[in-house]
Amino acid sequence: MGMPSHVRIVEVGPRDGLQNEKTLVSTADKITLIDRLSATGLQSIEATAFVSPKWVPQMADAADVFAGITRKPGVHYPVLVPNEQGYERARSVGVEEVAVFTAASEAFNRRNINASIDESLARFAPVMERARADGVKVRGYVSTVLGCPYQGDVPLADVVRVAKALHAMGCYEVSLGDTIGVGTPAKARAMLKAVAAEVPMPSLAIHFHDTYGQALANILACLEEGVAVVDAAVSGAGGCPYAKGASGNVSSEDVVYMLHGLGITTGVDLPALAETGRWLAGILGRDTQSKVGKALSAE
Ligand SMILES: CC(=O)SCCNC(=O)CCNC(=O)[C@H](O)C(C)(C)COP(=O)(O)OP(=O)(O)OC[C@H]1O[C@@H](n2cnc3c(N)ncnc32)[C@H](O)[C@@H]1OP(=O)(O)O
Ligand SMILES: CC(=O)CC(=O)O
Repeated sequence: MGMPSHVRIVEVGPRDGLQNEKTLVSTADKITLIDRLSATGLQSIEATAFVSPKWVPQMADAADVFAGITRKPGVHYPVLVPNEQGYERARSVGVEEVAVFTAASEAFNRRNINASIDESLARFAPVMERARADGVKVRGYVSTVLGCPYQGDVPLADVVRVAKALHAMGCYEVSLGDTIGVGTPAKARAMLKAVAAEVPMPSLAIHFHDTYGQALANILACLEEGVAVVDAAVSGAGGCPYAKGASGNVSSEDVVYMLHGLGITTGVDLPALAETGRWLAGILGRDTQSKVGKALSAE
């Protein structure tokens, strides 16, 4: 499989970006962020997380955020749900796409969602069933695919097993997350190839954090294997509250710049995205973490 000609960016900034920012962003600013992102041509924007507010206070206003955004026709707004309670909260405000999340590492999963891998999959079963009945699309995440902050190395077989299980349960897409950004290109490629031997490539997405500055290189290696969906966060915001030291996601601006430079279309208006990233950085009280965002502002 060669490089794709078009890549769908799944913009995770409003969720993965903001869930671990120390600055508490107001509900109104979150709504503005999502509406600005939908104006850039992005097709998928992960809006928020219906998780326990005790575990992640930054996402406590999930219902108000979702109810407040202006949903643009043709744009998908998935939200994280860890269990049936999250699913119900999400549906009560009209959510039409959810994402379930688990990990390839037992130790990480216990700290992140207070469950073993198999317990988490069992929790998802009723969510999947209700989603099927309601016509709700479900995305799935596997975290710690290239390393775990508690366990260290994560065997490839564990990544493949969990990705396969999510796909078999009915997730239309499985996103492979390097939660702590420790991966390097050859490892990222080998991981993707191992999963793609069991789950069709068109059903896979990649999700890299940039902790060690490897994210773009890892993405390029995976594009060469044919992956065509890339998660990224505007302004490079965020991290994971249960993965100490994890820095933000790769920034959407940097990914879009690289893709366009490779002749791969995204449908995203890069200057508008970069402007939104700088606006968000202002809200967070710091500089944008996107190199492209900075460079474009200097032009
Ligand atoms: C790699 C990544 O970035 S992943 C995303 C970042 N990480 C996260 O978002 C972590 C999310 N984790 C969680 O929300 C939690 O670990 C849970 C809900 C999955 C499990 O937590 P537990 O404490 O075991 O849940 P449990 O089912 O026992 O319920 C405990 C309390 O949480 C509440 N709760 C459970 N699920 C939810 C939910 N989806 N939304 C709101 N409240 C909830 C319950 O009502 C209960 O409240 P009470 O104490 O007032 O009675
Ligand atoms: C759910 C996620 O946000 C994925 C990850 O970073 O591991």
